[in-house]
Amino acid sequence: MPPALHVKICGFTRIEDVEAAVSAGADMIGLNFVPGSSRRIDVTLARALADAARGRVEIVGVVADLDPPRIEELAREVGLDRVQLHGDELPEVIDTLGPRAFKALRIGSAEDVALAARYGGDLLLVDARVPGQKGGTGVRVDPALVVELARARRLLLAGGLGPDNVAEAVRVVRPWGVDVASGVESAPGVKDERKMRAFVHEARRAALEAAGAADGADDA
Ligand SMILES: O=C(O)c1ccccc1N[C@@H]1O[C@H](COP(=O)(O)O)[C@@H](O)[C@H]1O
Repeated sequence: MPPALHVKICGFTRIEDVEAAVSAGADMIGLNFVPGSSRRIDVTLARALADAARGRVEIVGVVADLDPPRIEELAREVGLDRVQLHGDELPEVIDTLGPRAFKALRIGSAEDVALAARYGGDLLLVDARVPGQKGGTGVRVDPALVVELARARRLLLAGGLGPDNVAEAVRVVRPWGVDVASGVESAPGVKDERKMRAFVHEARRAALEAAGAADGADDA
């Protein structure tokens, strides 16, 4: 049976943090290749981190505005299972790359949500829109904007989540999965094992409770 909720933890720079994320129960780890990000790593380190995680969790490469051939090359070099397009990529890029790619939409308004219909792919990630920044901001998405979208698509909810607020976000939005970068760190790119464990625990607990509540309502 698939897990009640998929958990992605993003922005690793250290092998020990990857090990801790796997043992905390994450389903996906994100490796960041976005210029300017404090979590950006080079291909050599990415390969070492991916090698440590392969077969135990899915390995996601986070990129922004790279050409599809370069994304495919990066995926091969590192051994990525999926790529997260976190820039201003057009819908055609997903079509070119196929089901391993998914778009990260920055959401600040209903107009941003409407763009989702243009993007195919197996998954869709929503993050907060923060002017001048691509992601990893620690800013939350307004749940009311994405509740409907979570009914229609496999939605990976990101943006400002952490151990203290992920349960409420899961209860309200009921996403396919949740994603966190800054909310489980002690410093940019340095993960905190206790925060990762608490995040996974709180997220899954809320998803199980929400599923139980929905079953109860069906039985009534
Ligand atoms: O984490 C980053 O530094 C980053 C930089 C550029 C694009 C995406 C980035 N990370 C993604 O941002 C979201 C939310 O992060 P946070 O939890 O609010 O810190 C998440 O999807 C990361 O994959």
